[in-house]
Amino acid sequence: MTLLVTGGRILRPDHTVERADVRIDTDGDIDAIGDLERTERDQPLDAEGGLVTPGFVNAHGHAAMTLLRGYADDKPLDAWLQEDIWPTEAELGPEDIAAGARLAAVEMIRSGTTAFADMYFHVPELVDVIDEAGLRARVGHGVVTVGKDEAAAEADVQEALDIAAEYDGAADGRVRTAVMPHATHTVDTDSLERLVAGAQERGVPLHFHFNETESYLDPDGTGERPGAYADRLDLLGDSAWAAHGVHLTDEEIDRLADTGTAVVHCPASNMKLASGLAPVERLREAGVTVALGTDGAASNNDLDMFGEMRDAAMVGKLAADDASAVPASAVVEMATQAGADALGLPGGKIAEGEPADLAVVDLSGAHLTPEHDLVSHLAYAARGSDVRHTVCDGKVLLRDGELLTLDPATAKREAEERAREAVERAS
Ligand SMILES: CSC[C@H]1O[C@@H](n2cnc3c(O)ncnc32)[C@H](O)[C@@H]1O
Ligand SMILES: [Zn+2]
Repeated sequence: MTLLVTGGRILRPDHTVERADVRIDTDGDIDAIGDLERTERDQPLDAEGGLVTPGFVNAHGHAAMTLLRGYADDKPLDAWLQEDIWPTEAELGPEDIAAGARLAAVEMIRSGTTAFADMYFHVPELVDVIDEAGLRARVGHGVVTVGKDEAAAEADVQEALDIAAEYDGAADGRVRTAVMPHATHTVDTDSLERLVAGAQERGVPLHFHFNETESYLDPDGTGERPGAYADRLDLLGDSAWAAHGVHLTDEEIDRLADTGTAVVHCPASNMKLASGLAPVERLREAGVTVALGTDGAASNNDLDMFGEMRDAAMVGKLAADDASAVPASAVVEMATQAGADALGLPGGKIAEGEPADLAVVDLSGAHLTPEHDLVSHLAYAARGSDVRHTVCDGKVLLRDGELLTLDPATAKREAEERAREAVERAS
Protein backbone atom coordinates (compact mmCIF):
# COMPACT_ATOMS: atom_id res chain seq x y z
CA MET A 1 0.00 0.00 0.00
CA THR A 2 1.03 3.59 -0.57
CA LEU A 3 0.44 6.18 2.16
CA LEU A 4 -1.50 9.36 1.37
CA VAL A 5 -1.14 12.28 3.76
CA THR A 6 -4.34 14.15 2.95
CA GLY A 7 -5.88 17.56 3.49
CA GLY A 8 -2.96 19.33 5.15
CA ARG A 9 -0.69 22.22 4.38
CA ILE A 10 2.96 21.44 3.78
CA LEU A 11 6.11 23.29 4.74
CA ARG A 12 8.27 23.51 1.61
CA PRO A 13 12.11 23.56 1.79
CA ASP A 14 12.03 27.34 1.12
CA HIS A 15 9.63 27.68 4.09
CA THR A 16 6.63 28.63 2.03
CA VAL A 17 3.44 26.89 3.11
CA GLU A 18 1.05 25.43 0.58
CA ARG A 19 -2.07 23.28 0.58
CA ALA A 20 -1.07 19.85 -0.70
CA ASP A 21 -1.40 16.10 -0.22
CA VAL A 22 1.70 13.90 -0.06
CA ARG A 23 1.86 10.38 -1.54
CA ILE A 24 4.52 8.05 -0.12
CA ASP A 25 5.55 4.99 -2.10
CA THR A 26 6.12 1.50 -0.72
CA ASP A 27 9.89 2.19 -0.49
CA GLY A 28 9.18 4.98 2.02
CA ASP A 29 9.99 7.85 -0.36
CA ILE A 30 7.85 10.87 -1.23
CA ASP A 31 6.41 10.09 -4.61
CA ALA A 32 4.10 13.03 -5.32
CA ILE A 33 3.01 16.32 -3.77
CA GLY A 34 -0.07 18.27 -4.86
CA ASP A 35 -3.82 17.93 -5.14
CA LEU A 36 -3.90 14.14 -5.25
CA GLU A 37 -6.87 11.91 -5.98
CA ARG A 38 -7.10 9.01 -3.52
CA THR A 39 -6.79 5.60 -5.17
CA GLU A 40 -7.65 2.16 -3.75
CA ARG A 41 -3.91 1.59 -3.16
CA ASP A 42 -3.67 4.59 -0.81
CA GLN A 43 -3.85 4.22 2.95
CA PRO A 44 -4.95 7.70 4.15
CA LEU A 45 -3.36 9.72 6.96
CA ASP A 46 -5.52 12.70 7.87
CA ALA A 47 -3.61 16.02 7.96
CA GLU A 48 -6.73 18.27 7.78
CA GLY A 49 -6.12 21.32 9.99
CA GLY A 50 -2.44 20.37 10.31
CA LEU A 51 0.94 21.48 9.03
CA VAL A 52 3.07 18.76 7.43
CA THR A 53 6.66 19.53 8.41
CA PRO A 54 9.88 17.62 7.88
CA GLY A 55 10.56 15.30 10.82
CA PHE A 56 12.85 17.02 13.31
CA VAL A 57 16.52 16.04 13.51
CA ASN A 58 17.99 16.04 17.02
CA ALA A 59 21.65 16.36 16.05
CA HIS A 60 23.31 15.79 19.44
CA GLY A 61 22.28 13.70 22.42
CA HIS A 62 22.63 10.70 24.67
CA ALA A 63 19.24 8.94 24.48
CA ALA A 64 19.59 6.65 27.50
CA MET A 65 20.27 9.65 29.74
CA THR A 66 16.48 9.82 30.11
CA LEU A 67 17.23 7.49 33.05
CA LEU A 68 19.03 10.41 34.76
CA ARG A 69 16.41 13.09 34.06
CA GLY A 70 16.00 15.19 37.18
CA TYR A 71 18.63 13.17 39.03
CA ALA A 72 21.27 15.91 39.31
CA ASP A 73 20.19 19.44 38.43
CA ASP A 74 21.55 22.93 38.97
CA LYS A 75 25.27 22.22 38.71
CA PRO A 76 27.93 23.24 36.19
CA LEU A 77 29.19 20.69 33.65
CA ASP A 78 32.37 19.39 35.32
CA ALA A 79 30.86 18.95 38.80
CA TRP A 80 27.68 17.47 37.29
CA LEU A 81 29.63 14.90 35.25
CA GLN A 82 32.22 14.00 37.88
CA GLU A 83 30.09 14.01 41.04
CA ASP A 84 26.80 12.64 39.73
CA ILE A 85 26.61 11.47 36.13
CA TRP A 86 29.77 9.45 35.55
CA PRO A 87 29.52 7.45 38.83
CA THR A 88 25.91 6.53 38.00
CA GLU A 89 26.63 5.75 34.33
CA ALA A 90 29.28 3.29 35.55
CA GLU A 91 26.38 1.25 36.97
CA LEU A 92 24.39 1.12 33.72
CA GLY A 93 24.29 -2.20 31.87
CA PRO A 94 23.02 -3.02 28.37
CA GLU A 95 19.41 -3.57 29.52
CA ASP A 96 19.42 -0.20 31.27
CA ILE A 97 20.57 1.48 28.08
CA ALA A 98 17.79 -0.26 26.14
CA ALA A 99 15.18 0.92 28.67
CA GLY A 100 16.48 4.51 28.65
CA ALA A 101 16.68 4.60 24.87
CA ARG A 102 13.15 3.19 24.53
CA LEU A 103 11.82 5.95 26.78
CA ALA A 104 13.72 8.49 24.67
CA ALA A 105 12.24 7.02 21.49
CA VAL A 106 8.71 7.39 22.92
CA GLU A 107 9.39 11.04 23.73
CA MET A 108 11.02 11.78 20.38
CA ILE A 109 8.33 10.14 18.24
CA ARG A 110 5.57 11.87 20.20
CA SER A 111 7.18 15.25 19.56
CA GLY A 112 7.84 14.75 15.84
CA THR A 113 11.53 13.84 15.86
CA THR A 114 12.39 11.27 13.21
CA ALA A 115 16.20 11.27 13.30
CA PHE A 116 18.81 11.76 15.99
CA ALA A 117 22.49 11.47 16.77
CA ASP A 118 23.58 9.43 19.76
CA MET A 119 26.90 9.20 21.59
CA TYR A 120 26.83 6.67 24.43
CA PHE A 121 27.77 3.11 25.30
CA HIS A 122 26.13 -0.33 24.82
CA VAL A 123 25.41 0.74 21.24
CA PRO A 124 24.14 -2.70 20.06
CA GLU A 125 21.19 -2.45 22.48
CA LEU A 126 20.51 1.12 21.33
CA VAL A 127 20.48 -0.05 17.71
CA ASP A 128 17.89 -2.74 18.55
CA VAL A 129 15.64 -0.07 20.08
CA ILE A 130 16.03 2.20 17.04
CA ASP A 131 15.09 -0.72 14.81
CA GLU A 132 12.03 -1.52 16.95
CA ALA A 133 10.95 2.16 17.20
CA GLY A 134 11.31 2.80 13.44
CA LEU A 135 13.52 5.88 13.88
CA ARG A 136 16.59 6.97 11.93
CA ALA A 137 19.90 7.72 13.69
CA ARG A 138 23.64 8.27 13.47
CA VAL A 139 25.17 6.43 16.46
CA GLY A 140 28.58 5.87 17.99
CA HIS A 141 30.35 4.55 21.06
CA GLY A 142 31.57 7.55 23.07
CA VAL A 143 35.26 7.30 23.97
CA VAL A 144 36.76 8.83 27.14
CA THR A 145 40.38 7.96 27.96
CA VAL A 146 41.22 10.39 30.81
CA GLY A 147 41.60 8.48 34.05
CA LYS A 148 42.02 5.15 32.24
CA ASP A 149 45.17 3.02 31.98
CA GLU A 150 46.60 2.28 28.54
CA ALA A 151 44.86 -1.07 28.13
CA ALA A 152 41.44 0.32 29.08
CA ALA A 153 41.89 3.34 26.79
CA GLU A 154 42.94 1.05 23.95
CA ALA A 155 39.88 -1.18 24.51
CA ASP A 156 37.57 1.87 24.43
CA VAL A 157 39.08 3.08 21.14
CA GLN A 158 38.81 -0.39 19.62
CA GLU A 159 35.20 -0.75 20.70
CA ALA A 160 34.33 2.58 19.03
CA LEU A 161 35.97 1.48 15.78
CA ASP A 162 34.38 -1.99 15.83
CA ILE A 163 30.92 -0.57 16.49
CA ALA A 164 31.33 1.98 13.67
CA ALA A 165 32.16 -0.82 11.22
CA GLU A 166 29.62 -3.37 12.40
CA TYR A 167 26.43 -1.32 12.72
CA ASP A 168 26.67 1.02 9.73
CA GLY A 169 23.53 0.32 7.68
CA ALA A 170 21.66 -1.56 10.44
CA ALA A 171 17.87 -1.32 10.80
CA ASP A 172 17.32 -1.49 7.03
CA GLY A 173 19.81 1.33 6.50
CA ARG A 174 18.17 3.72 8.99
CA VAL A 175 21.11 3.39 11.39
CA ARG A 176 24.41 4.89 10.31
CA THR A 177 27.47 5.11 12.49
CA ALA A 178 30.17 7.60 13.40
CA VAL A 179 33.38 7.53 15.44
CA MET A 180 32.77 9.59 18.57
CA PRO A 181 35.61 10.76 20.83
CA HIS A 182 33.88 12.44 23.78
CA ALA A 183 35.89 15.69 23.52
CA THR A 184 39.35 16.99 22.66
CA HIS A 185 40.34 17.27 26.36
CA THR A 186 38.90 13.93 27.59
CA VAL A 187 40.64 11.76 24.98
CA ASP A 188 44.45 11.65 24.79
CA THR A 189 46.24 12.64 21.59
CA ASP A 190 47.31 9.10 20.59
CA SER A 191 43.77 7.82 20.94
CA LEU A 192 42.38 10.77 18.98
CA GLU A 193 44.84 10.01 16.17
CA ARG A 194 43.78 6.35 16.12
CA LEU A 195 40.10 7.33 16.09
CA VAL A 196 40.57 9.77 13.21
CA ALA A 197 42.51 7.19 11.17
CA GLY A 198 39.91 4.53 11.97
CA ALA A 199 37.04 6.81 10.91
CA GLN A 200 38.81 7.59 7.63
CA GLU A 201 39.47 3.88 6.94
CA ARG A 202 35.84 3.02 7.60
CA GLY A 203 34.48 6.03 5.70
CA VAL A 204 32.37 7.21 8.65
CA PRO A 205 32.12 10.72 10.14
CA LEU A 206 33.47 12.04 13.45
CA HIS A 207 31.43 13.60 16.23
CA PHE A 208 32.63 15.14 19.51
CA HIS A 209 31.83 17.75 22.17
CA PHE A 210 33.70 20.95 21.30
CA ASN A 211 34.51 24.17 23.22
CA GLU A 212 31.53 23.72 25.51
CA THR A 213 33.03 25.29 28.65
CA GLU A 214 36.33 26.92 29.59
CA SER A 215 37.68 23.50 30.72
CA TYR A 216 37.86 22.56 27.03
CA LEU A 217 40.13 25.38 25.97
CA ASP A 218 43.62 23.88 26.49
CA PRO A 219 43.09 20.29 25.33
CA ASP A 220 46.66 18.94 25.52
CA GLY A 221 48.06 21.33 28.13
CA THR A 222 50.30 23.22 25.65
CA GLY A 223 48.16 26.32 25.31
CA GLU A 224 47.12 25.45 21.76
CA ARG A 225 43.46 26.33 21.16
CA PRO A 226 41.09 23.37 20.56
CA GLY A 227 40.28 24.60 17.03
CA ALA A 228 43.93 24.50 15.94
CA TYR A 229 44.53 21.23 17.81
CA ALA A 230 41.46 19.52 16.32
CA ASP A 231 42.36 20.75 12.84
CA ARG A 232 45.98 19.54 13.20
CA LEU A 233 44.68 16.08 14.21
CA ASP A 234 42.23 16.06 11.25
CA LEU A 235 39.18 15.94 13.50
CA LEU A 236 37.59 18.78 11.52
CA GLY A 237 36.15 18.24 8.07
CA ASP A 238 33.00 18.26 6.01
CA SER A 239 31.75 14.99 7.44
CA ALA A 240 32.46 15.98 11.06
CA TRP A 241 29.98 17.63 13.38
CA ALA A 242 30.83 19.23 16.70
CA ALA A 243 28.45 19.66 19.65
CA HIS A 244 28.03 22.95 21.55
CA GLY A 245 30.71 25.29 20.12
CA VAL A 246 30.13 27.88 22.84
CA HIS A 247 33.58 29.39 23.51
CA LEU A 248 34.90 30.12 20.01
CA THR A 249 37.41 32.67 18.78
CA ASP A 250 36.85 34.34 15.40
CA GLU A 251 39.74 32.25 14.11
CA GLU A 252 38.01 29.05 15.27
CA ILE A 253 34.74 30.08 13.62
CA ASP A 254 36.61 30.64 10.34
CA ARG A 255 38.35 27.28 10.74
CA LEU A 256 35.00 25.51 11.23
CA ALA A 257 33.66 27.26 8.13
CA ASP A 258 36.76 26.56 6.01
CA THR A 259 36.85 22.87 6.93
CA GLY A 260 33.08 22.42 6.47
CA THR A 261 32.63 21.22 10.06
CA ALA A 262 29.02 21.51 11.23
CA VAL A 263 28.15 22.69 14.75
CA VAL A 264 25.21 21.49 16.84
CA HIS A 265 23.79 24.22 19.01
CA CYS A 266 22.37 22.87 22.30
CA PRO A 267 20.72 25.96 23.81
CA ALA A 268 18.85 24.37 26.74
CA SER A 269 21.87 22.37 27.91
CA ASN A 270 24.14 25.40 27.51
CA MET A 271 21.78 27.50 29.62
CA LYS A 272 21.08 24.87 32.29
CA LEU A 273 24.76 24.06 32.89
CA ALA A 274 25.58 27.78 32.51
CA SER A 275 28.14 26.80 29.85
CA GLY A 276 27.81 30.13 28.03
CA LEU A 277 26.21 31.90 25.06
CA ALA A 278 27.03 30.20 21.75
CA PRO A 279 27.76 32.62 18.87
CA VAL A 280 25.06 31.14 16.62
CA GLU A 281 24.50 34.23 14.48
CA ARG A 282 28.25 34.63 13.86
CA LEU A 283 28.59 30.93 12.98
CA ARG A 284 25.74 31.15 10.49
CA GLU A 285 27.12 34.38 8.99
CA ALA A 286 30.50 32.66 8.54
CA GLY A 287 28.78 29.90 6.55
CA VAL A 288 28.93 27.14 9.18
CA THR A 289 26.06 24.61 9.07
CA VAL A 290 24.42 25.01 12.46
CA ALA A 291 22.08 22.22 13.57
CA LEU A 292 20.12 21.84 16.80
CA GLY A 293 20.33 19.26 19.60
CA THR A 294 18.79 18.66 22.98
CA ASP A 295 21.88 16.95 24.47
CA GLY A 296 20.89 14.32 27.06
CA ALA A 297 17.64 14.54 29.02
CA ALA A 298 19.65 15.03 32.22
CA SER A 299 20.83 18.48 31.12
CA ASN A 300 17.72 19.74 29.31
CA ASN A 301 15.44 18.07 30.76
CA ASP A 302 13.37 16.90 27.78
CA LEU A 303 13.86 15.83 24.17
CA ASP A 304 11.31 18.17 22.58
CA MET A 305 12.78 19.92 19.53
CA PHE A 306 10.05 22.60 19.67
CA GLY A 307 11.49 23.74 22.98
CA GLU A 308 14.94 23.70 21.45
CA MET A 309 13.85 25.88 18.51
CA ARG A 310 12.28 28.41 20.83
CA ASP A 311 15.31 28.43 23.14
CA ALA A 312 17.69 28.81 20.17
CA ALA A 313 15.81 31.80 18.81
CA MET A 314 15.50 33.47 22.20
CA VAL A 315 19.08 32.97 23.41
CA GLY A 316 20.46 33.66 19.92
CA LYS A 317 19.00 37.17 20.10
CA LEU A 318 20.37 37.69 23.58
CA ALA A 319 23.84 36.47 22.56
CA ALA A 320 23.91 38.75 19.49
CA ASP A 321 22.23 41.65 21.35
CA ASP A 322 19.97 41.86 18.31
CA ALA A 323 16.27 40.95 18.16
CA SER A 324 16.56 40.16 14.45
CA ALA A 325 19.25 37.52 15.03
CA VAL A 326 18.42 33.78 14.78
CA PRO A 327 14.88 34.33 13.45
CA ALA A 328 12.08 31.75 13.33
CA SER A 329 12.96 30.55 9.86
CA ALA A 330 16.59 29.98 10.91
CA VAL A 331 15.71 27.74 13.86
CA VAL A 332 13.22 25.73 11.79
CA GLU A 333 15.99 25.21 9.24
CA MET A 334 18.46 24.25 12.01
CA ALA A 335 16.01 21.66 13.39
CA THR A 336 15.35 20.06 9.99
CA GLN A 337 17.54 20.46 6.87
CA ALA A 338 20.69 21.57 8.67
CA GLY A 339 20.38 18.65 11.09
CA ALA A 340 20.11 16.13 8.26
CA ASP A 341 23.06 17.79 6.48
CA ALA A 342 25.20 17.81 9.66
CA LEU A 343 24.55 14.11 10.29
CA GLY A 344 24.88 13.13 6.64
CA LEU A 345 21.44 11.52 6.79
CA PRO A 346 18.62 11.78 4.25
CA GLY A 347 15.47 13.70 5.18
CA GLY A 348 15.01 17.19 6.55
CA LYS A 349 12.77 18.33 3.70
CA ILE A 350 9.39 17.62 2.19
CA ALA A 351 10.17 17.15 -1.50
CA GLU A 352 9.60 14.51 -4.17
CA GLY A 353 12.24 11.78 -4.10
CA GLU A 354 13.15 12.46 -0.46
CA PRO A 355 12.51 9.82 2.20
CA ALA A 356 9.18 10.38 3.94
CA ASP A 357 10.39 11.54 7.35
CA LEU A 358 7.70 13.96 8.48
CA ALA A 359 5.47 15.17 11.29
CA VAL A 360 1.94 16.55 11.16
CA VAL A 361 1.48 19.39 13.64
CA ASP A 362 -2.10 20.01 14.72
CA LEU A 363 -2.87 23.72 14.46
CA SER A 364 -6.17 23.74 16.35
CA GLY A 365 -4.79 24.85 19.74
CA ALA A 366 -5.62 28.27 21.17
CA HIS A 367 -1.86 28.89 21.45
CA LEU A 368 -1.58 28.50 17.64
CA THR A 369 -4.34 30.99 16.81
CA PRO A 370 -4.51 33.17 14.69
CA GLU A 371 -2.47 31.80 11.80
CA HIS A 372 -0.49 34.85 10.71
CA ASP A 373 2.70 32.90 10.16
CA LEU A 374 3.07 29.13 10.56
CA VAL A 375 6.89 29.22 10.59
CA SER A 376 6.63 31.63 13.53
CA HIS A 377 4.24 29.19 15.25
CA LEU A 378 6.66 26.27 14.79
CA ALA A 379 9.52 28.24 16.30
CA TYR A 380 7.79 30.18 19.06
CA ALA A 381 4.40 28.75 19.98
CA ALA A 382 3.98 25.07 19.07
CA ARG A 383 4.92 22.24 21.43
CA GLY A 384 5.76 18.59 21.02
CA SER A 385 2.28 17.72 22.30
CA ASP A 386 0.79 19.37 19.18
CA VAL A 387 2.19 16.58 16.98
CA ARG A 388 -0.64 14.41 15.60
CA HIS A 389 1.30 11.99 13.37
CA THR A 390 4.97 11.06 12.94
CA VAL A 391 6.23 9.17 9.89
CA CYS A 392 9.78 7.89 9.37
CA ASP A 393 10.98 6.25 6.17
CA GLY A 394 7.35 6.06 5.06
CA LYS A 395 6.22 4.12 8.13
CA VAL A 396 3.67 5.66 10.50
CA LEU A 397 5.18 5.64 14.02
CA LEU A 398 2.55 7.89 15.65
CA ARG A 399 -1.06 8.07 14.42
CA ASP A 400 -3.50 10.49 16.04
CA GLY A 401 -1.19 10.69 19.07
CA GLU A 402 -1.02 6.91 19.46
CA LEU A 403 2.36 5.21 19.29
CA LEU A 404 2.32 2.28 16.91
CA THR A 405 5.82 0.81 17.35
CA LEU A 406 6.36 1.06 21.11
CA ASP A 407 4.23 0.64 24.21
CA PRO A 408 4.66 3.86 26.20
CA ALA A 409 3.31 2.45 29.49
CA THR A 410 5.81 -0.42 29.46
CA ALA A 411 8.64 1.88 28.38
CA LYS A 412 7.88 4.24 31.28
CA ARG A 413 7.57 1.47 33.87
CA GLU A 414 10.83 -0.21 32.82
CA ALA A 415 12.75 3.05 32.72
CA GLU A 416 11.42 4.06 36.13
CA GLU A 417 12.52 0.75 37.68
CA ARG A 418 15.91 0.63 36.02
CA ALA A 419 16.66 4.28 36.84
CA ARG A 420 15.82 3.72 40.51
CA GLU A 421 17.98 0.58 40.73
CA ALA A 422 20.96 2.23 38.97
CA VAL A 423 20.86 5.20 41.33
CA GLU A 424 20.64 2.85 44.34
CA ARG A 425 23.68 0.90 43.11
CA ALA A 426 25.62 4.13 42.63
CA SER A 427 24.90 5.55 46.08
C1 LIG B 1 31.22 8.68 26.65
S1 LIG B 1 29.56 8.66 26.17
C2 LIG B 1 29.06 10.37 26.24
C3 LIG B 1 29.29 11.01 27.57
O1 LIG B 1 28.97 12.38 27.47
C4 LIG B 1 28.40 12.78 28.69
N1 LIG B 1 27.71 14.05 28.54
C5 LIG B 1 26.40 14.29 28.57
N2 LIG B 1 26.16 15.60 28.38
C6 LIG B 1 27.36 16.17 28.20
C7 LIG B 1 27.79 17.48 27.96
O2 LIG B 1 26.94 18.49 27.86
N3 LIG B 1 29.09 17.71 27.82
C8 LIG B 1 29.99 16.73 27.94
N4 LIG B 1 29.65 15.46 28.19
C9 LIG B 1 28.35 15.19 28.31
C10 LIG B 1 27.54 11.62 29.07
O3 LIG B 1 27.17 11.69 30.41
C11 LIG B 1 28.44 10.45 28.71
O4 LIG B 1 29.28 10.14 29.76
ZN1 LIG C 1 26.46 15.87 24.94
